Amino acid sequence: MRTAHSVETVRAAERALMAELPEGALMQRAAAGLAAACADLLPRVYGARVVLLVGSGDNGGDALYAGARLARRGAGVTAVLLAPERTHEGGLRALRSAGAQAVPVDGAAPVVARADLVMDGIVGIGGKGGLRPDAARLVSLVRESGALVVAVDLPSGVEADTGEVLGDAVRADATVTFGTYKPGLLIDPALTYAGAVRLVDIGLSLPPAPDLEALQYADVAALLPEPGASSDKYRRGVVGIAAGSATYPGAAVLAVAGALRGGAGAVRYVGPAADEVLARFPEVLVHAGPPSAAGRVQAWVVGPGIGDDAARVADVLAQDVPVLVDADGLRLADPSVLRGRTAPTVLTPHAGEAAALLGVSRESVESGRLSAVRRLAAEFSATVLLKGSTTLVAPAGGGPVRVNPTGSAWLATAGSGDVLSGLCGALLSAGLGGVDAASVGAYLHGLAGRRAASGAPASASDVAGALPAVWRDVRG
Ligand SMILES: NC(=O)C1=CN([C@@H]2O[C@H](COP(=O)(O)OP(=O)(O)OC[C@H]3O[C@@H](n4cnc5c(N)ncnc54)[C@H](OP(=O)(O)O)[C@@H]3O)[C@@H](O)[C@H]2O)[C@@H](O)CC1
Ligand SMILES: [K+]
Repeated sequence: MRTAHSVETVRAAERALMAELPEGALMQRAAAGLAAACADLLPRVYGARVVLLVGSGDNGGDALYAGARLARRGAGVTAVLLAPERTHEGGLRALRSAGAQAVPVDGAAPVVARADLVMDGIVGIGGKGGLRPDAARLVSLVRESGALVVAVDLPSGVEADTGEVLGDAVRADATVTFGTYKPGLLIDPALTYAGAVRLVDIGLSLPPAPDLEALQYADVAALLPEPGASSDKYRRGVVGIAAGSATYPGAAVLAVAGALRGGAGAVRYVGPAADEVLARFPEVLVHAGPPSAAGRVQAWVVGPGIGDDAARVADVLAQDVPVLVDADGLRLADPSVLRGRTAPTVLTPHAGEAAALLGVSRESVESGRLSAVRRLAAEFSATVLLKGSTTLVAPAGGGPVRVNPTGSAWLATAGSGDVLSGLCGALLSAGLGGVDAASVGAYLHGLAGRRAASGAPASASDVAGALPAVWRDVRG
């Protein structure tokens, strides 16, 4: 599991550790890791032209000490000081005694233009609001230069705790972060500014529950349901799909396609697209009448392509088994019924649907995805999967939010969400909890999207078709 902690948590851990260590020791650990990462990125350190962008805080201090280390290895290092009177004193002394020079911000243009590598030490976790004008001007100089950009702790201009980007921010090729990931390094839009992230261990002891976590291959493999020798179809889980309409039969077919690849023992379908479903998947059990009369089901998926059939949604929500609500179902579900359910509920909105549920603009959801997903989970007492290029999953009762690391732009294709809802529903029916079902589903779905596309457009059917291979890869 990859984990991220909030600024407040990092600060507390730093204070505790600093109390035990000699003055400056923590910054030396950070600077050593930073210098080593820069050295790895440069073809050679000796003779390389390195420019440090140095703000007035300790983030600038890290850059100065790391720059001093590179200067001692023969790099030509120049520090651009944003606030010469408030620059980290020890860092500046170390830089000068290593033979490097410092210039004020007015002198930045020619040195940045010739740089091989720019180290961004403008601000780290102490940054507040968008970058100030001087810093923003430096960022545009960096953008125009062809230099490699390494962000110190996080790219300046991104919000560490939320992943928001308020105005200009540094676009880094790599970010060297200290102690733990910061939430912004795992969430878009900030994530897209960070480049490849390298974590430097500085010895912090952090609380076991992070603010954010990302499943890795091995975590997913451990969570995948596996049939035992005594499993019959009921023990493996029966998933019910209440989806599709005369206008949108395809949504039903795609949700069923996802469900069949999700490890359930059987899939029941209820709705007007039974002929289309059976024509594609003869193994599905189809039922006329309301979902509640369909027989034993361990988890339901309701909503994809369901049109205005509020009665089908209400019937599903009244059943005391896990229910995943997607698409039209999110619009049709009665919020008080959602809140009153005792069995797990999973909601899977995209940003527009999330905005409608919260009564805010789509833009505010897009720019503050982490707070939006947490608010939805709290307001509807449900696990919420917020779709996007980094899909987020928030637990109903608060706690770490899971961020999906396998997203792919290829998944932004019609019907791909229907496949995801069926897949997550099947995982719920196989006994996974809401957060595990949603995050494992998103992980597999992302990998399947990449595999199906592998560089060319893929359809939602292709994504569903790639799921078995992805499942085998993860398990293998
Ligand atoms: N603590 C530790 O043990 C360790 C900490 N470490 C390092 O310290 C970093 C945190 O350092 P920090 O707390 O000094 O804050 P930092 O990120 O440098 O920024 C504050 C300065 O920036 C300024 N500023 C603020 N907003 C701004 C904006 N929008 N645009 C422009 N400027 C802005 C603000 O100015 P002011 O508001 O005071 O005028 C203030 O002077 C952390 O990320 C890690 O790199 C590592 O060495 C490991 C050990
Ligand atoms: K920075």
